[in-house]
Amino acid sequence: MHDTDVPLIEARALSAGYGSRPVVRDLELEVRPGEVVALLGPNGAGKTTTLRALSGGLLPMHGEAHWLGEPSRAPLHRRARQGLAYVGERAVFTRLDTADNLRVGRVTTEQALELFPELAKRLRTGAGMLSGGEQQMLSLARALCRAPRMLLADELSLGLAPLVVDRLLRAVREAADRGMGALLVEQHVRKVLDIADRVYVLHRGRVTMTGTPAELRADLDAIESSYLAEKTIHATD
Ligand SMILES: Nc1ncnc2c1ncn2[C@@H]1O[C@H](COP(=O)(O)OP(=O)(O)OP(=O)(O)O)[C@@H](O)[C@H]1O
Repeated sequence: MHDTDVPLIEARALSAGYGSRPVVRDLELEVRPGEVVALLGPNGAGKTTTLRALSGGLLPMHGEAHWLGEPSRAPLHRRARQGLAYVGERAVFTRLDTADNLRVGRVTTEQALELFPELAKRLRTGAGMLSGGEQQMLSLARALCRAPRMLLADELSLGLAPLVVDRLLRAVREAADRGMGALLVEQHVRKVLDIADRVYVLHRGRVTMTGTPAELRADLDAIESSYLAEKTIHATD
């Protein structure tokens, strides 16, 4: 069992943004060990800004971002040493091959291939030559094989084929079942609802809905039509 009493990450009345302009306001959000939490919302709602503020990449303007139960202003690299992993879109070194990307990430090829055997044929391929899905498997292998306490992932599956999306999300779910917490910004709404424990919907910088996937499914059409772009709806069908 995991110690689920203490959230790994929390936003408490958190406002954050750029210059003097807050982009997200009064956020109340938390992720506990073993939980997969989805952060949904339309383009420009402030999802990436939320991840940055929770990772130490952006300091709060008001309120607090907690890490491991304490208010923290520590930068991402320090939190990374304490078990925070942040995966953005295509977070690979394109000039290095797959094996060297793993080595730089201090992950053995054995660990990575256990997670994603698909990469076996690609170890000596330059990461810039991998498909989008393979690049994201590599990014996720680098993050998950170091057994982080908490994963923040921004659009892990942007533009990828449905089967690859399933594959990536399943790997996150399995890591959470072993105790990791995960906060996922995802465009594949229906797919992420299949693996998430809880969901927050962000609209114009504020949380407008929160609940379990079962609770939100009844409102899914409303969420999609009022918050999400048409292309998102059809991409997940
Ligand atoms: N570095 C920055 N400097 C100034 N404004 C920014 C910066 N990054 C983002 N913004 C602004 O903050 C707002 C929210 O952006 P953010 O990327 O957090 O939204 P998002 O929900 O992740 O959107 P998307 O789904 O399109 O990635 C947008 O209006 C954007 O223009």
